[in-house]
Amino acid sequence: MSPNSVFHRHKATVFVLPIGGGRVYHLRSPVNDNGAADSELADKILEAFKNDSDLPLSRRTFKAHQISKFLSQQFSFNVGHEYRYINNQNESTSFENSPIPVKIAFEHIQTAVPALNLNELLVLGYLKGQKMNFHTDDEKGLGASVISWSFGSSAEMWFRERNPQRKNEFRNDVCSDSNNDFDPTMLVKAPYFDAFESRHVQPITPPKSISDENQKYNMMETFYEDTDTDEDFEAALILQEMSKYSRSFNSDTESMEPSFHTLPPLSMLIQNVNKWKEDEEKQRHELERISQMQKQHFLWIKQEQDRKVQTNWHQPSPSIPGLQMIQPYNNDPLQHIPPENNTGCQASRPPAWKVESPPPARRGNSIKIPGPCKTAYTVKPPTLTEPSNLAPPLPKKRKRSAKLDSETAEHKVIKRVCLKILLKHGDLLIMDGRSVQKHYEHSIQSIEDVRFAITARRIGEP
Ligand SMILES: O=C(O)CCC(=O)C(=O)O
Repeated sequence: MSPNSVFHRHKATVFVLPIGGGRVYHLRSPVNDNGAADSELADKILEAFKNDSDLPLSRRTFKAHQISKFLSQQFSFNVGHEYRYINNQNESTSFENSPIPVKIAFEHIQTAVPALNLNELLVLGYLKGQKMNFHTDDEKGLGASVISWSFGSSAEMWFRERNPQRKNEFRNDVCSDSNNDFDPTMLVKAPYFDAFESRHVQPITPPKSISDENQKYNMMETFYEDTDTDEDFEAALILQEMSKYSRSFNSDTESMEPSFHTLPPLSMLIQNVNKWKEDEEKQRHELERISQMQKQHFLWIKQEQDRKVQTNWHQPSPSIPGLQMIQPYNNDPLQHIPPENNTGCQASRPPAWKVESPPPARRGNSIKIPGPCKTAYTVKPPTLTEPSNLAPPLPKKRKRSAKLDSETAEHKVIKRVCLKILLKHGDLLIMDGRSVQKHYEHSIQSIEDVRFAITARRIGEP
């Protein structure tokens, strides 16, 4: 790295990850004598990002969510080689046509690590609190190193093991981690670094004294914000709903307009932040209201489920308004079952119900109730007290797998959480080694205000 590089005065910490030996380099932006960031170029790029209204930063649909059109929280656009993360949009700007701040940033990253032959940039924008969930950059043909340069708000970056169930499988798999073209050890040991630290990452473990279940769970929540628990799934659904209700800013009429797939580019949001916040606030209230209604609805299903299991089908007495029996069991439907097949479970078999007015057309409007004889029957809920044409239905909740339930919170925490890094304006992060992607996944969240990042990769043959 040339001493003229903007990174040459950065302090560096290298984290050696326990599995696979991959490394994460954190090159911190220099600070001046007053402790303030001394990052002239990063400041300029940040300003340019904030003010450039032509930046095509917008929320994209994930490849994996083509049907639901689930939008990513963060804003992005791609430059150079296509990248799977957003290549379903068939969008990638050429380097020649990329916005000036992006060109400048790329030039500097290239100069710092020319051997990497980077050919792809993902430019990202995050509003306060927005995050990229746990994922790996496991693009086919991805080079050994991924670089990310941060601008604006600080962000927390987390690394955790990819799959605890397959941990042992990976243990003996010592993958070749070295990138022949790039020796990051040289990079961080280079004399222009003010300081160099190296750490072997230890998994974060909860204190041994935790006995209280709730405390354990709180802890798990903190570490596992993105796991597939029901709560997280619900949060994801709410976000999905929000995407549907979000509006985009129409620059011709200067007003926010409802939109489903597109959201305003980040630059417009920044410039019209008050209007947007007001609008989001209204949407949030609306969503809360919808969510309350849906909770009532689920509660009803649950109550009905409990009631059915307890009710003797011989004396059905619908206590829920709106329900009536459609098949009164004047005759015991099981009476013709040969005695050897009649296990005696019929006493708890419920009758079928129907709703006075048809339920709204929504997914999940019926529920299978397992009876004591492992028979499942369908119970329909009543119509919602308020017609919910405002919100599309929530899909059925995903079930927590039995496997996960059987693990203790402690077990999970110890196994999966590994490393947390605070990235500040001007910092550079390098994930070096394919094993970083193979064994770990990472997540990032902007914690203060608007944050931009430029991530750079080599995709395809060098
Ligand atoms: O925002 C960042 O700094 C990192 C983004 C990231 O994780 C990625 O592009 O894979």
